[in-house]
Amino acid sequence: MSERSIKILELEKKYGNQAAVKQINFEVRKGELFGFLGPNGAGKTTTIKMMTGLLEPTNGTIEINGYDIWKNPLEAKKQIAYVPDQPNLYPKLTGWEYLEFVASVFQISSDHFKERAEQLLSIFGLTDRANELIEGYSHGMKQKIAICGALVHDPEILFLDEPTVGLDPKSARNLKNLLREECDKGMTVFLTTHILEIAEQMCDRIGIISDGAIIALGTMDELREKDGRTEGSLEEIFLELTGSDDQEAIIEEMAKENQPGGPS
Ligand SMILES: Nc1ncnc2c1ncn2[C@@H]1O[C@H](COP(=O)(O)OP(=O)(O)OP(=O)(O)O)[C@@H](O)[C@H]1O
Repeated sequence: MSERSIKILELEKKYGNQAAVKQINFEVRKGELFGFLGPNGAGKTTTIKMMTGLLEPTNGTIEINGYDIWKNPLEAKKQIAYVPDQPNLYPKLTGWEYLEFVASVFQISSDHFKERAEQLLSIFGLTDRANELIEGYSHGMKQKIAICGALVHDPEILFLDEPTVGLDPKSARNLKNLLREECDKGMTVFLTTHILEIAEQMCDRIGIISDGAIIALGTMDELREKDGRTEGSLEEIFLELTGSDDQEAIIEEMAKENQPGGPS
């Protein structure tokens, strides 16, 4: 079995009496692109925040490359980068200055920084905007510069919360290709998404959380097997496992809206 990057053991988070995450267990291997899915309020953000050291678990442990994120936070945090769904950036820095700032925190050599920063800015179409203040960036541009900042120091493990929200189709495709390449070179990626097609196309393994508990974990083939199928899309499996009749109704409504003559 290949090297382990992340190990989650009996992880639990309670808000007051309410358990948002209920004693979950799973592992992510080095170089794996792992997708974490679940309905609204299932516990995805709570889990990712505990994994990145931003939210203290009520119980359980999280090991990042063998370091406990709560007992050995400095070593563990050197291994990771995290892009939340609403990135917190420095509005008075330019995009380039922000990347320089990240590189200085992680003590990246200036030659390596320049090459990597230029490459990332070009992938996301930000080269011509790199000298403008971040406060003037659109939502999607902010998302993209945050992703560039996460990748500029080549983390061992990258956490992304809803990374494609706000990205145009070309940027989303470039991100998908880039993450696949980085994983093939050994980076581990843990991402949450509501876009099931993205998870299906990109991820090596998928974990589905519902009401705080992991209800499915595996490759697409393993998820189909669990659901008693030989074929079928992740959307079908997800809706069946999570019992999300509401989502089926939403999809039907959206399909109607996109038909000629449908509601505008
Ligand atoms: N600070 C908080 N205080 C109390 N309850 C919280 C808090 N943060 C989250 N919760 C609750 O914990 C549960 C899990 O929330 P979480 O944000 O982790 O879900 P999620 O899967 O990321 O949802 P979404 O897909 O809607 O972003 C929800 O019931 C939510 O209301």
